[in-house]
Amino acid sequence: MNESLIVRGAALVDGSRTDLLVRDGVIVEMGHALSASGATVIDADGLLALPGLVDLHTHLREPGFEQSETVLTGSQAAAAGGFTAVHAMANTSPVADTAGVVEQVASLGDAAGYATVRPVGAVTVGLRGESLAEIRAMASSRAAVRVFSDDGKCVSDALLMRRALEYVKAFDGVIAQHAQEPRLTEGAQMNEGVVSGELGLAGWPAVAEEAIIARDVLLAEHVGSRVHICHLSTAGSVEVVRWAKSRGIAVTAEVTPHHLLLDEELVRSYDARYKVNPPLRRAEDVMALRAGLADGTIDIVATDHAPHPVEDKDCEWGAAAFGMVGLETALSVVQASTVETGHLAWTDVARVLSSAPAAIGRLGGYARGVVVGAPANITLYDTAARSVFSTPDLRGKSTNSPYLGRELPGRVVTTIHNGYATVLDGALVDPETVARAAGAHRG
Ligand SMILES: NC(=O)N[C@@H](CC(=O)O)C(=O)O
Ligand SMILES: [Zn+2]
Ligand SMILES: [Zn+2]
Repeated sequence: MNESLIVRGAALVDGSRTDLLVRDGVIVEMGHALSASGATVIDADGLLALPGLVDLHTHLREPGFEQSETVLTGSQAAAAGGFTAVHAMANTSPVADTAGVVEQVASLGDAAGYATVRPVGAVTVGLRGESLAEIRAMASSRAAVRVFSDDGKCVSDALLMRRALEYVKAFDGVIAQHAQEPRLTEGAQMNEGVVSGELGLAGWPAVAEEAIIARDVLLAEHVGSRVHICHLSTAGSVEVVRWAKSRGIAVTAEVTPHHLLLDEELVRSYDARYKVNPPLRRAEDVMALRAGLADGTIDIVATDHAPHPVEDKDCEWGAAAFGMVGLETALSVVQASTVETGHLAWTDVARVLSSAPAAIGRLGGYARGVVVGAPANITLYDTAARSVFSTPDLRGKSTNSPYLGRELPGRVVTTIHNGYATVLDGALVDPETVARAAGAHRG
C-alpha cells in the first residue's frame, strides 16, 4: 500500500500554516506547496488541524447493550466528533474483566476501523467490588490493557483499591477511579444543595466524591503507583487533586465537557437528559473545574459518552438512567466553555483532548501531535462555524444528548485516522471503505 494524502493549507495550533503529506499512515512531510503524484488532496483552508482526539472514557456498550450502542456505532460517533482513539469502559455484559472480553472489544474496533479502540479492563470481577479481576491477563493479552476501572461503580473497598494499585504498578498501568462513596449516595438523584432541597430530590453530596479522591491519592502515594480520577465534578475535588499534585503524588484527573458547561439549575426542568453520574453541580463548581483545567490541576477532558435507549431516558426523573452521549459534541462544548471564555488556548485543547489522555493511556505515537514522523491522526476543525445541534448530528445509536436544540460553536470537517479519512466534509465515510482502509493499514 502506498496511499498518500495531502492536507492543504491547515492552521496548526500554534497559528502557523502548513501543508501535510501523509503516506502509509504517517505524516512524512510538512511545509508549503507540497506535492506528491497520485495523492488525494484535502483542502483545509481556514481549518484548524488538531491532533486526532483521544477519549479516555467512552461507553461503547458492546457486548451486551447493543440496543444503546455498538463498537461500530460508537466509533462512528467518535470519528464524527474528531476522535481517532477511544478507551472503551468495562461496564458491558459480560463485564470486560477477562482477556477474552477485552480482546473481543479490541477486535471489533479494529474491524470497524473508525478509531483505535482500547478496552479498559475491570478492576474487580463483575464490577462487584469483591475480588480482583484478571488484571495481569488483560494487560498481557493482545488488547494490552493499561487502564483499569470499575466505572459506573466505585472501588469502595480500600484494601481492594490498594491491591489493584500494587498490581498495575508492575506494568505501568493505571487505576481510573469512579469516585463515589456508595453509602453517602444511596438513592441520590442530583447534587445535594439548595436546588435538591427545593425540588425534593435526594441529594448527592460533594463529600461523597471528595472523600474517595482524598483516600485514593493517599493510597497511590503509599503504594507508589498511578491513579486517575474519572469525571471530577466539584470545586473541592479540584482542591484535593491540587494538594496531591503539590505533594508529588502520581495522580491525573479528568473533567467531562458537560461538567464544564452545564449546572444543576437545568435539573429544574426535570428533563432526564440532564441526569448524569456524577450529577451536574453548582455554577461555582463549573467555574472551579474550568480554572483547574486551565492551571493544569485537571489533566484532560474525557467525554464519559454514556448512551441509553429512549425508554430509559424518556421517563420521570427518578426512574431514568444516569448518563449522556458526548462524543459528537465534546470539541464544541470545550470550545464554548474554555476557549471562548479565555481559559484555554488551542494548544491547550490539543493537550487536554489528545496528547495528555494518550499519555495516561500509554498510547505511544498518539502523544506526539501533528509532527513529521507521527501517525497521521488529524482532526480538521472549523472554529468559526456555529450551528444549532440537532438529532441528525448524532452518529451513535442513542439520542440522550443534553445539547439538542442548543447553539454550539465549531464543526468537525474531516477526521483522519492512521492516514485514511473516517469523516470527510462533515459526513462519515461509508463503513466498507473505512474497514478496507483499516485492513490495508494493518497490512
Ligand atoms: N456517567 C453516567 O452517568 N453513566 C455511566 C456510568 C459512569 O460513568 O459512571 C454509564 O455507564 O451509563
Ligand atoms: Zn463514572
Ligand atoms: Zn463513565
